[in-house]
Amino acid sequence: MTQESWLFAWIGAADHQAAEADDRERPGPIASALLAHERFGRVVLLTNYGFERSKPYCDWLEALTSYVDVDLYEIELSSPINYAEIYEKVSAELKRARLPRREVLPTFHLSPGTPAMIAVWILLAKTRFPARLIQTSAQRGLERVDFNFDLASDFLPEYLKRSEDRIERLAGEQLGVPEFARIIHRSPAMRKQVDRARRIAAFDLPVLVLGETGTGKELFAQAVHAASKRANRPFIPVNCGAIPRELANSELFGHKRGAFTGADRDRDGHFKAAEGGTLFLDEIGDLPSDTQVRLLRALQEKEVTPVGASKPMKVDVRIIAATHRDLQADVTAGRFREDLFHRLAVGIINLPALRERDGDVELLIDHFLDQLNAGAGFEPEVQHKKLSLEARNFLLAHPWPGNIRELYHTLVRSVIWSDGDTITGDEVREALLEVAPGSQGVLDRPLHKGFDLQALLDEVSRHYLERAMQQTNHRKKLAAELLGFPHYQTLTNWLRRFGLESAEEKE
Ligand SMILES: Nc1ncnc2c1ncn2[C@@H]1O[C@H](COP(=O)(O)OP(=O)(O)OP(=O)(O)O)[C@@H](O)[C@H]1O
Repeated sequence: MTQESWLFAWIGAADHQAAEADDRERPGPIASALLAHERFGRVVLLTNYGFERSKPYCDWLEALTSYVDVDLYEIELSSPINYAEIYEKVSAELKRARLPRREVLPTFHLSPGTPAMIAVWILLAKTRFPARLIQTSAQRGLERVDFNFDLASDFLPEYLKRSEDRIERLAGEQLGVPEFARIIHRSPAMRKQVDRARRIAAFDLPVLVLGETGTGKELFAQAVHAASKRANRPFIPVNCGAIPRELANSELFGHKRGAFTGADRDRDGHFKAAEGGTLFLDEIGDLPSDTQVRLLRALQEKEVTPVGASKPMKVDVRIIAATHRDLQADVTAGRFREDLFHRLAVGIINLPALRERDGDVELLIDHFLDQLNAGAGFEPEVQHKKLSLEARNFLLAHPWPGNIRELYHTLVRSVIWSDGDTITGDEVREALLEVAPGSQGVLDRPLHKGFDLQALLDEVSRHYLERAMQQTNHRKKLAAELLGFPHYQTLTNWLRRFGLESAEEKE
């Protein structure tokens, strides 16, 4: 992506004098910058409102605006050396210009203006509004001002983190539920959901957690459980999407010996294992319809019947369900029972995607980096890694389709693969590209620690199984032919293995 460069500068006394002298050989700082670098997409000039303007100065300004597109912001300063006021007003203008943003590289011009104005540019460029700094002089023309002082990545996150930890701790202590402190957040959108979860935790009712993959649904479920009166009893997480459909009833409710081929002894299901505690049913939308009926019964009657048993047994289990799917759409399409949906959706927690959480990415980056540094033990090469400003900005600008999980794993890979103690922008970019879907063919994925051949083969199988089923409108005989299987029973086995069976299948 190409970045557009925007110039920001105060109009100072030197520009004023240069305008009055009208000497083309000796242009003022702003004109020098514009002459040396003509590709500024936008020029924003700040002028002190109280500044008295002479006629040549007004002419100069007019000539300048016809030469480049200039936005002139008149700023009311009680004094041109009032640091606090300059800081506040310039920050407001930069915000008004909607900075920082990915496609814009701001350039702050240090030469014009008072020392207070210059100091404020430097502070802002190194903290809230990352920017390039330049200066101009008659002798040396335009120069970039570069020095190794990375306030934003070296000091601020640490400071912010400390205060954030404190707030989290206080909030946790206040309500007696420190479990929620594990949910790192700062955005109002998340605060709302955490507040909801805290309230719901106190009531012994079912909860439905909605959110894209990797948004923290399980983390919320754990926190609700830990803050509930069931905290000392088991928390059993079950991924419904990973259970073969024909085994779903037995997995959840248990079975009796001889109930089906292969059932050579009695087996307790997850309900029994969660007795007195919480059963977390992840990907609830994947449960087959007959299991949905049994689950509804369990919620209504507080009893379950193991497969092959003649009598139901009482259970005392709180259900927290979760899904990344649009469950209401599944209800409308008849894939999910409406009565079960309403039973589960007593307390709904709706987790926003990471890209919708203002300020959270920054906080999570620091949290995970601290965690990784602390876990690095005494291996010097993996100790105390930090991010360069470029790397940090890249992470901040990424949309994170895989949410917190993707951010975490990108950081893990960056820490492992970075050479020095500062992770560069390129290293982060590479760490992200390694998993970006479709970015690499199956034959040229990098081989490294954590590479999983079986997972890659499964990915390929799943992909072609799904395509064949779609292409044949779920007609198994045709799909099996397309895939080169001798008959459709083979396809059935494959679909079962990958949990891809659906109600739409036809012979
Ligand atoms: N706000 C957060 N603060 C700290 N860690 C988080 C946060 N949200 C998620 N995580 C971590 O990110 C990872 C993914 O979270 P989790 O498994 O809860 O997501 P999920 O929504 O249940 O994912 P899926 O839909 O894929 O099952 C976990 O390691 C979790 O601890």
